Amino acid sequence: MRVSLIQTDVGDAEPTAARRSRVARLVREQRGSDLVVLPELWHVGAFAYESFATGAEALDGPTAEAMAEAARDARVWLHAGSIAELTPSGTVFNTSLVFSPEGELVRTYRKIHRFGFDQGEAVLMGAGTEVVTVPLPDTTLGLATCYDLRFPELFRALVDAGAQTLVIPAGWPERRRGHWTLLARARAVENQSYVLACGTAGTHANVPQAGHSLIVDPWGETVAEAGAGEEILTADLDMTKVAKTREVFPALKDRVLGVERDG
Ligand SMILES: NC(=O)CCC(=O)C(=O)O
Repeated sequence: MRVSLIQTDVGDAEPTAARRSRVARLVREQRGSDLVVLPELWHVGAFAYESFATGAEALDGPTAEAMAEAARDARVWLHAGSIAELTPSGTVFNTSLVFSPEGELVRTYRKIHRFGFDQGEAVLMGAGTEVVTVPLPDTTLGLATCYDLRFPELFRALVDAGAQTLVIPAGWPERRRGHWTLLARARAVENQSYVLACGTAGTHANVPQAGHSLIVDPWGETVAEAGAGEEILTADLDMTKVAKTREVFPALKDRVLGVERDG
């Protein structure tokens, strides 16, 4: 299964409409990949808090529409990263979008753990409540977003729901890059799953982004890692590795806490 992570540059100088067209073109260029992944809030910037309300869009808004067309044109499964989703009630969510190769929006995931403590996303956005997996022909995706990476219990819930490939779009800052790479590999090892961690490049709202998107295999080995700038990370993954890893080293079966057993 060929995957391509588009580590998008998100800078203040580029208007959203221009970035949307540019990213749609990059997605179209990935024809031949099975799955393409974009980062978190790439249309507005994960740290550009004031743009959450002004840039929020409905699920049939211009960003979703452009991504549906790009997925259809490229004939790829597209995890279009997340957008600031404007709901009819006015609440804004940090919502990931997954499109089929026919351009259909097949699944959404509203970020459960909001970042910012007492500011930013934590106060400006609503929290998701649903653990979301997406069955693809070759694997089952488990969806998480950025700060979610710090909460291993979410990933265990995803694995219990059948996830084999954990997809984590992010807008992770450079100053905590060490946590990003460490946690991405940890989530792969402990859940014996592929991890596709797609971050942003560049600087927005005075926050330099980490880049260094990662593809990690179920043994925790880094298959590919991006540098700091805009980059497309492509790898051919052997999806049988998930079952093989879980069989030869059955640690997931040895869980004691939180597992219901007969008798
Ligand atoms: N957008 C985010 O969720 C940022 C998360 C982050 O900076 C961190 O966990 O550290």
